[in-house]
Amino acid sequence: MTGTVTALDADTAAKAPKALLHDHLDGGLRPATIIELAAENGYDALPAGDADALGQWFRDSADSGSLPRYLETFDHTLAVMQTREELFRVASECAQDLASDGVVYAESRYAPEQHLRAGLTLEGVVEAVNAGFRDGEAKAAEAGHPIRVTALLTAMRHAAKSTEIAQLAVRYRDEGVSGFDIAGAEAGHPPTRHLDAFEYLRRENAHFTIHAGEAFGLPSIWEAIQWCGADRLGHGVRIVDDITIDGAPFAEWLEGAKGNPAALVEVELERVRLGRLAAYVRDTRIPLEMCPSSNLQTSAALSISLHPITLLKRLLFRVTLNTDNRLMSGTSMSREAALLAEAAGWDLADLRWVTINAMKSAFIPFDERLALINDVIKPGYAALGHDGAPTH
Ligand SMILES: O=c1[nH]cnc2c1ncn2[C@@H]1O[C@H](CO)[C@@H](O)[C@H]1O
Ligand SMILES: [Zn+2]
Repeated sequence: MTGTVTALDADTAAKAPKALLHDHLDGGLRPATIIELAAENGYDALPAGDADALGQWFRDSADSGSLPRYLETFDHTLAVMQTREELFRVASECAQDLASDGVVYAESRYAPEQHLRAGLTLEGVVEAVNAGFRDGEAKAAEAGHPIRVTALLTAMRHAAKSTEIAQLAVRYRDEGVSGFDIAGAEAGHPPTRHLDAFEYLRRENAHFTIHAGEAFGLPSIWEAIQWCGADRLGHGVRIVDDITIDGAPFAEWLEGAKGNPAALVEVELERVRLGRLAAYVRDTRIPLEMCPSSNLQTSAALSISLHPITLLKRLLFRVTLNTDNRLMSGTSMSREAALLAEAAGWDLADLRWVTINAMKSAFIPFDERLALINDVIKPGYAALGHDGAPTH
């Protein structure tokens, strides 16, 4: 490694420009907004009546250890995201909250099919959210924190609407929608069930990511890449199931190293071997949308210090850092970065690297990605004292 090592404290992490590829719109509401919107629309099933207690309830309930139980908490956010006004406000606040945390580019995802209960059409949902993002961008720029936000349209993997949602994503591709995704409970819902949608998108030269390798392992990642043709992997953390250290499967090796929080920072890379799928993912630079705090809550990882992201970063997979659900994890981009700095030795150069990785992997056109890298991200890190020398 060469280049300057600059510490990554919470303040530096907040000031540094960041790019976010994996953030759920319905997982990032302000607790106070949920309470206000629920009071207005008559939703009376909220588990707490004041903002602090409600925020705590989301974090505690999402700490369930299982993805299906984690996902149950979304009932309460979806309940207040059903009208044009509600979606507009939530999207606008999302853009503003990300911007004030120093995010300069974000792809925010949500499933339009989950927002039809008050009579909106799929198109009406997309247009309300887009209008909200434009409003949030304008307010963020006024506040001195410019941000660009695009939408990813998600189809729920247990449902049968994926082709319709893929068509919707193509229809709005020049109006604020940059791609498509599938989400929801992973076990029992392989991505190949949605092959029609993915084939349609490929024929349309459209972009998509797939939640894979979070609650289910290698078969899910393999299908997402080799059958469905995903451009990126949502999470993909279980790719370590195809990695051995000293000949032992990663998880087994980690068991043995549990006592040592620096195990992944210290392990010599010559002792690490990639299987065929892991090598394919690294060789072809498939971006991994990694979300450390979320993975702890669903038991996809043991701790921040032993989260596979640090090993995958050292192995130069195309790692990106993300929030997943800011409300359920009580987190932000700068918090995720600061946690990794504290627990796994990340520095400013690491944050710069994952930020540029994310920007290279974004679904907006190449020239627009390049402009953000050269005009916003690199100067932002230079201003924080990073000399721009490659560290990897
Ligand atoms: O980490 C995750 N894994 C899989 N599905 C998720 C995750 N986070 C949120 N959602 C699901 O995506 C929907 C659309 O945003 C959410 O309603 C939730 O059900
Ligand atoms: Zn997700």
